[in-house]
Amino acid sequence: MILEMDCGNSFIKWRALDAGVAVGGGVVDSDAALLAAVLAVPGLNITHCRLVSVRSDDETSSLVASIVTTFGVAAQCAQPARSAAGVSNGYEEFARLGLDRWLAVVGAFELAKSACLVLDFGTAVTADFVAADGQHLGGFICPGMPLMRDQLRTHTRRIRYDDLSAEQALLQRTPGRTTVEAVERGCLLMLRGFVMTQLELAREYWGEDFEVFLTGGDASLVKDMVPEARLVQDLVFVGLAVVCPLP
Ligand SMILES: Nc1ncnc2c1ncn2[C@@H]1O[C@H](COP(=O)(O)OP(=O)(O)OP(=O)(O)O)[C@@H](O)[C@H]1O
Ligand SMILES: CC(C)(CO)[C@@H](O)C(=O)NCCC(=O)O
Ligand SMILES: [K+]
Repeated sequence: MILEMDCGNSFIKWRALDAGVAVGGGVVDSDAALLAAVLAVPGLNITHCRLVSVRSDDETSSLVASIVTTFGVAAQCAQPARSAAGVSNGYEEFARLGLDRWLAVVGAFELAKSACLVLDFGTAVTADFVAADGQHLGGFICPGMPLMRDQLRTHTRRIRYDDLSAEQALLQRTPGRTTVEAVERGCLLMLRGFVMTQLELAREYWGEDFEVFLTGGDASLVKDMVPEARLVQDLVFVGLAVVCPLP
């Protein structure tokens, strides 16, 4: 059984695979919750563990230590690389490219073998461009929905609302007639405007000859804009398997 983890800034996404079949998985918000969730997998028998983290080195080491103690296996961490599986990292300093972005790009190119635009809608929203020859051209980073709404709530006195009304406000896109509608729909339009701009840039580069990959918790908010896009929620895990193959 393989334990895989994607440690993002807000959540840890994890899954357990037995002979390639998912036997457990989920989203948790702390190391303790992760260990508890994994321990609850029926017939748990972890033989290998691999992970990617965009957290600090201290946080990542601490999680790796808990895994060794709890499950008695070493955890292999994805490392920065100048190139992997036919993809060349486009950053001036390759180690500065977020490892989740790197793995998503490697995963997308593995699946597409063509030019691709990779869009990730997590805590941050990221766009990455890979040419048909595997050259990563770089990308863009901006705040995701959680950060946009939290900034507005934090830096204004009169914007306050609960999660349930936020969810309901997003069911329509007409101009908001309440604060929650105005803010949620405004942030949604920022997100969708970002997607439109990335698509325009990709078309400038490649015409219609590219694939779009969507991933991350909020990908469903833009999916209708790119019906031909591939929604691959485990894209980072696809890349993780490529760069950390089993021994
Ligand atoms: N308390 C929760 N329990 C389970 N799932 C949650 C919880 N809160 C949010 N989620 C879901 O977890 C997923 C988080 O994925 P997301 O890609 O946004 O990760 P993140 O860690 O916030 O961001 P990133 O990896 O970009 O830093 C989303 O699908 C979200 O809806
Ligand atoms: C942009 C995030 C936060 C997205 O999860 C992550 O990829 C990251 O911390 N990146 C480092 C900065 C960079 O990619 O240039
Ligand atoms: K992510």
